[in-house]
Amino acid sequence: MGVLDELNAGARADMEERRALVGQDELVRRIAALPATRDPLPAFRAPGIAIIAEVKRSSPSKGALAEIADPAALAEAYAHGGADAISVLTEKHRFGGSLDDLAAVRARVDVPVLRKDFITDAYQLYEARAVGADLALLIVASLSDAELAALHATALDLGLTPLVETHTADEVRRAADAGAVLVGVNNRNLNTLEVDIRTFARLAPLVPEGTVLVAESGVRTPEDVRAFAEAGADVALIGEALVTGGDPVAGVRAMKEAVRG
Ligand SMILES: O=P(O)(O)OC[C@@H](O)[C@@H](O)c1c[nH]c2ccccc12
Repeated sequence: MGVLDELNAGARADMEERRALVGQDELVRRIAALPATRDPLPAFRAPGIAIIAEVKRSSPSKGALAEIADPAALAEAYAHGGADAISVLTEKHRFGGSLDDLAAVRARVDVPVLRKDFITDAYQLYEARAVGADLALLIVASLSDAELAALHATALDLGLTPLVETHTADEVRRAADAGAVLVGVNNRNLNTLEVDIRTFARLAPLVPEGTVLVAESGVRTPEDVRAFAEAGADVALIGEALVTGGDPVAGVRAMKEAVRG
C-alpha cells in the first residue's frame, strides 16, 4: 500500500469510530444551529499573495515538527500576522491533529478555517462543517471522478469551499472537470513524499481561466512566495516553515509582504 492509501485507510477507520458514536443526522442538527460559513475567495483573489497558514504538529516525511500545545494561540498569531485563512491538520496518526484542534481554532479566529485531512466520505465534510470549518481539502489522487464530483457538490451544499488538490497534469484536468474553482498544486508527491518545487510552475498554466490557484508544500521563504506568485499563485499554503520558525506573527507577515498588493 502506498503512503496515500495508508493515510486514507487510517482516516477512514477513525471516521467509522466517530460515526458509530455520532450519526450524520446528529451532525445535520448541529450544523443547523451554526452561523453561515466564511467565503475565503475574495481575499484569495485580492491583489498580492494570500497566505493559508497551517497548524501542523508532525508529518509523515519529517516526523515531529512542533509541540503546539495551544493550536488556537498559534492560529491567533497567524491571523495577527495577516493570514487569509488557517489550515488545521485534523489527521491523528501521522500529523498529530484532531477535530478538537479545529474547533479550538474556530473559536478563536475570524478568518476562514480549512479542514486538512484525508477526506473520502461525505460524513467527513459534515464533520468539518459541524466543527466550524469553512473549507475542506479534496485530494484528487484519492478519489474517482464520480467520488470527486459527489464530494465537491456536497461540500458546496454545506457552504464549504472545496480546495481541490492536484499533483499531475491529469489531476489538474480532473479538478477542472469537477468544476473546481479553488485548485491546489501540491509540490509534494503524497506517495513518495518527495517535494519538487518546480511542480507548481509546470502545472499552473494548465488550469482554466478564473481558477484560484494555491501553491502547496515546500514554501519556505519570502523569496519562494515571490517565485510562486510570479508563476501564477494567488495563495501560498505554508506549514513547516511557520511552525518551526519561532515567530508565527512575523513569519506570516514576511511571507505576505514578499508580494506587493
Ligand atoms: O509544511 P509545508 O511544506 O509548508 O506544506 C504545507 C502543506 O502544503 C502540506 O501540509 C500538505 C499539502 N497537501 C497535504 C495533504 C495532506 C496533508 C498535508 C498536506
